[in-house]
Order: sequence, then structure tokens, then C-alpha cells
Amino acid sequence: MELDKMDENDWKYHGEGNKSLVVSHFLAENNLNSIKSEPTAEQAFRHIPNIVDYSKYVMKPLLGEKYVHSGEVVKLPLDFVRQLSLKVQQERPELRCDKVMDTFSGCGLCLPNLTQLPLHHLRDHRPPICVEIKPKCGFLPFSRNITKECKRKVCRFCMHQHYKLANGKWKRLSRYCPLDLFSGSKQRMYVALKNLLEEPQNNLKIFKGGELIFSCKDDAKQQLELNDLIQHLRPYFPHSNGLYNGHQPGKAVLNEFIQVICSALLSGGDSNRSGEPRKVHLSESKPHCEASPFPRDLLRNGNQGLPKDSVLAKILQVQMLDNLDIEGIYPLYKRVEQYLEEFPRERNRLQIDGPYNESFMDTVKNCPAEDDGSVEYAVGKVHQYRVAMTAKDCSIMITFAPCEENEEHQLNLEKPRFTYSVSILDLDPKPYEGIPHQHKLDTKIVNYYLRSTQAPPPSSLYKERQECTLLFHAV
Ligand SMILES: O=P(O)(O)O[C@@H]1[C@@H](OP(=O)(O)O)[C@H](OP(=O)(O)O)[C@H](O)[C@H](OP(=O)(O)O)[C@H]1OP(=O)(O)O
Ligand SMILES: Nc1ncnc2c1ncn2[C@@H]1O[C@H](COP(=O)(O)OP(=O)(O)OP(=O)(O)O)[C@@H](O)[C@H]1O
Repeated sequence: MELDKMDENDWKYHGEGNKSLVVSHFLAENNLNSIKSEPTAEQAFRHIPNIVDYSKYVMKPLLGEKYVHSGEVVKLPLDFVRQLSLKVQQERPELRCDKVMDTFSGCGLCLPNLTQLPLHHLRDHRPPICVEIKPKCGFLPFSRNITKECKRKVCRFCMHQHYKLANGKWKRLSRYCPLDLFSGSKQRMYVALKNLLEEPQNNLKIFKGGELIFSCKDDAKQQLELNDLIQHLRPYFPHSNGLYNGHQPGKAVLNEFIQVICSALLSGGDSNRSGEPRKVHLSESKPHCEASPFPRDLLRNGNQGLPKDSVLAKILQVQMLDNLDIEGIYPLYKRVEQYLEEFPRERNRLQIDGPYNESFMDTVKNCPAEDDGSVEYAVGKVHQYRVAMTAKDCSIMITFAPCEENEEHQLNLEKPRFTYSVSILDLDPKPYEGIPHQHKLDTKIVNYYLRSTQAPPPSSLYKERQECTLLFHAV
């Protein structure tokens, strides 16, 4: 990249989240409005390097070298950044426009384009398909600090849906349940993925050749319905056109598509002597969420464990570093706060705001199991909680393209054959200051869920629920 010759017209708006605006090829412009107070110049300049360090020294060792791309900090000419921000403004979804792009630090993050595959895989005329899933928290909390029994039965995502609907974040309830996706059971994963396709919200995006072709309405300029998605996918699954006696070929295409995603999510495990991937059962809690639409009578074999090195097992393992739940973390946060009030200079030694280096990682790994009343224990647990929060909010990118026989990294499917890559993105550190907000939000979600499920629901909610039950239509 020749920095002095950078022209905003060579760059294209790609998408954005709450904090990052992404332009191809790929420069993630950090959005400093997500820092609660006005950032100081020091904060602005440290922000992107902090993200890279956190990814490199904390998340990569925990999630695995092969899944994490930490990227590089790049210094950009301010004029280029200002012009770029004007250029992309009209393409930004309305719901993100309250955030202003950082046009003064001149810092950007350069990452590989994860919606594409390395060039040598592109011998086929069909461009790669990329499926981005934000799976959210895949286990029920098991901490003894939990005060509301429903948290042990219904997962956070399913409870949060009711609150999001009431607040107008989404118009329809999603029937996706993360516990089904993380179950390792192909049947349950299939149902979870089907429900994501029916109501993607911000949990599913699909790209073809790097272009967004399927996502929630607010993100896509032109929303594609499932039928349009099927038309896009048809050339990748040519033999399924003849399945189902020609009655429901679209359903067969989606069926195969979901199976490819499942295989990628379960790939990467060791093999034991029988050739089967070694499975791990990570959850100490109940493995099923009572709000999931998966039929209870089919649950008997519904939690088969995840292959040890699969992307889902890696993410779940890190999510489960939150073993005290926010209800157990909040008092420890207050212990740290009290200590810092007395000894403000200790903030640096305790690495409250970083640096995110090996020593931070040591604290995360070696935090004692029992509370000895010390501030060190409290800081260790708070660090672990923040790391777990990152894993609860990250996304998985599965990119696949048709491949020739004998190519490496093939998904083990009868036919067709795909070459693929699996990565994890959005691994930013979650701020220490966010803990009181998390505590309040947890209470609000649980109370709202209890109120809305115990009282007879308003008729409009019922209506929404029926309306969101879509079927895969034949095309
Ligand atoms: O709290 P949650 O579970 O709603 O997660 C937030 C996400 O909402 P979601 O529930 O996925 O729709 C939220 O996603 P959206 O911006 O709403 O798409 C962010 O990812 C937010 O992270 P941050 O504050 O920007 O670092 C996320 O906040 P964190 O809790 O991860 O800090
Ligand atoms: N390396 C990449 N390759 C391709 N697409 C990317 C890449 N990084 C980010 N994106 C796209 O940009 C979007 C926003 O990026 P990202 O999730 O990192 O932003 P964020 O603001 O941290 O999100 P969140 O709101 O979840 O906190 C992603 O959902 C993804 O579609």
C-alpha cells in the first residue's frame, strides 16, 4: 500500500458494526464514538494498537493460530480518511449513522479480506461464498451467584430477544438458539442455522464474491429473500436440483448449504483411532435451552459434544471463562474500583486498560480458583470475564468455493466438494468500564423476560411470532 498515493475512489464501503467501519480492501476504520467520553489524543492513538495486541497476545493463543488474523496497524493520510468518510456516508445503514468515523487519529487496521479465499483456490468460475455467523453465548450460566432461576433454564440470547423486540431493535423474534448451534448435534445445528436463515438479524450475513447478498434488512440495500438466496446458491449444488422428485429443489439446495456450514463448523478436530474426531463436552450446565424451538422429544441424542479443535469448541471454551456470571463479577468489579480509589496509580500495574501483552494473558490464565479476598483475584476474574465477553460477541467467517479433486482442506462431503477456510473476527477488547452497564442490562433482560412470559403476552407479540415462522418455499 503506497500511503502517499491513496485515493478514496479506490476504496469501497464493505460494512460496519457498532465500532468499526470496514472498507475494502480491507481497512477497518475505528469508530471512536464507541468510547463513552470524548477520547483523549492518547486514547485515540492507542485504540487500534490495543485491538491488535489483544488479538495477538490474548485471543489468538486462546482461540488458536489458524482461526485468528490479528491484522496490522496502518497510519493513513488524514486527507484520505476525511475524503473516504464523506464518500462512504451515503452507503451507511441508518441505524449506524449516529456514530461518527474517526477522522483525526489517522490510524487504521489492515486485515485480509475474509470473504475471499487465497487466489490459488479460485480456479473455478463460481466465486467464493462466505457465511458470517455471530453465534453469541452458547451455554447456560452455572455460577452459584445466580439469583434468578430462569437464567439456568433459558439462554441469554433467547431472553434478550423479548427485550430487543420491546425496544424496537428488531421487528420479529428470532427462533435461533445458540445452544442448538453449539450442541455438536447435526440435527440441532441444522435447526439453528435454518432459524438464522429465516430471521438473520445481526447474526447472519452471506457474501458472494465479497459482495453482501443476504443479511438483515437494515444492512442490505436490497433485501434478498430466501428464494433469491437459493438462486445464488443453485450453481454450487447442481445435483440437488433433481432431488425431492423435482417438487422442492430449493429446499434441497438450502439443505445442502446448511450441511456445508455444519461441516465447516465441526471441522478441524483431532482424530482418534477409529477415525472419529475427538469430542469434548464443555458445558457444566444444562445443555438445552427451554426457549429453543427444537422439539424436546428429539433431544435424547441432542448434545453430542463438539470436536476438540473445531471453531465452535474453541469459542465456547473461551466464553466459559465467565464462570461467575455478571452477578458474581459485579461485586469483584466494585472491589477493584474501591482499591483504585485509594491507590489510583495501581491502575497501570493491574493493566486495567492494557497493555494487552503476555503479562495480561498470564493474569487471565493463572487466576486462582478460590477468592482469597485480594484485589489480584478480583482483577484476574474481571480480566477473564472481559475475555469471555469478547468471545460471546465475536463472529465466525466460513468461506468456501467449489474445488477440484485432491485439493487440500476439503470438506468431507460426498459431493459436491468445496475448499474452505474458517476464521474468527471482531475480537476487540471489551472495556472494563462496561461492567456496570452489563450488570444493569442483565437485570433488565431477565426482568423483562419474566414479565413478558409470565403475563399473557400482548396479542401483537403472538402475531409477530406466527409471522416469523417461515418455511423454505419451493422455487
Ligand atoms: O450486550 P449484547 O449481548 O447485546 O451485545 C452487543 C451487541 O448486540 P447484539 O446483542 O449482538 O445484537 C452489539 O451488536 P450491534 O452493534 O447491535 O450489532 C455490539 O456487538 C456490542 O458490542 P460493543 O459494545 O460494540 O463492543 C455488544 O455488546 P457487549 O455486551 O458485547 O459489550
Ligand atoms: N477482515 C474482514 N474481512 C471481511 N469482512 C470483514 C472483515 N472485518 C470485518 N468485516 C465485515 O465488517 C463488519 C463489521 O466489522 P466488525 O464486526 O469487526 O465491527 P464491530 O464494530 O467491532 O462489530 P460489533 O458491532 O459486533 O462490535 C463485519 O460484520 C464483517 O461483515
